[in-house]
Amino acid sequence: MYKYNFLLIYHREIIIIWLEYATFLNVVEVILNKIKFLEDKDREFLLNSIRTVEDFPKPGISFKDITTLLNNKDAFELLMSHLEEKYKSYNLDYVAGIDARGFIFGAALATRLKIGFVPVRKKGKLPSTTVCEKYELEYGFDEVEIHLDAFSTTQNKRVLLIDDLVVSGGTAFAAANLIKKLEANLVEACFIINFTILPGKSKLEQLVPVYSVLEI
Ligand SMILES: O=P(O)(O)OC[C@H]1O[C@H](OP(=O)(O)OP(=O)(O)O)[C@H](O)[C@@H]1O
Ligand SMILES: Nc1ncnc2[nH]cnc12
Repeated sequence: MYKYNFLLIYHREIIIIWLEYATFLNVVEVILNKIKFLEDKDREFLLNSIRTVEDFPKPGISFKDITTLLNNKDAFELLMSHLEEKYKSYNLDYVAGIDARGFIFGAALATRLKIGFVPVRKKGKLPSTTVCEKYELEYGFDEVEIHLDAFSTTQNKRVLLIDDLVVSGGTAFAAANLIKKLEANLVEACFIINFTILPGKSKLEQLVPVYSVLEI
């Protein structure tokens, strides 16, 4: 009986400490969930941080300019924390980013996940032996290539492909084919923006699971 006397004396303090601890745990849980699953207002915030420039680079093109997201530190941090939370359990070996805007998000994510980054470059930029794939753009044609030894010598390395946006899906389709040619395990393709007006995402889904943060 004597040894439980402190419970009687300090019961108010104990209840207060317990309530504060429960509130703290609740706050931590809310923060973690917020990072993992973007709320509508976060998506809205990210969408609003991207500038639209009409008729660039050609008349009729509604250009989504992600530089305004990048120079907004809160938007960039929100996006990268979300991607880190999502992909940290995927057990990835590499993030492969598509030239040029995919390099920004891909390299930032790779360092957060503490894994390697592989550039999928436009033709003629990589110095060592490459494999190459041609594709059609929303406005023209291009070719991408990747170093033959990009994913080290062992097969089945777990790779995430990333780019800023998927429109026709041509660029990402070519990049995905390159990664598969190198016998790596392409786990998912990730885009910051999916243009829902074109079937690029669903075309790509025939090849690999696709995740897009924002739908336009
Ligand atoms: O789904 P798609 O129709 O293939 O289009 C999407 C691609 O187009 C853009 O790159 P772009 O070729 O304009 O090159 P850049 O990043 O060097 O500007 C964008 O960054 C994607 O890579
Ligand atoms: N509409 C668009 N905005 C930004 N980048 C693009 N690449 C291809 N189409 C694009």
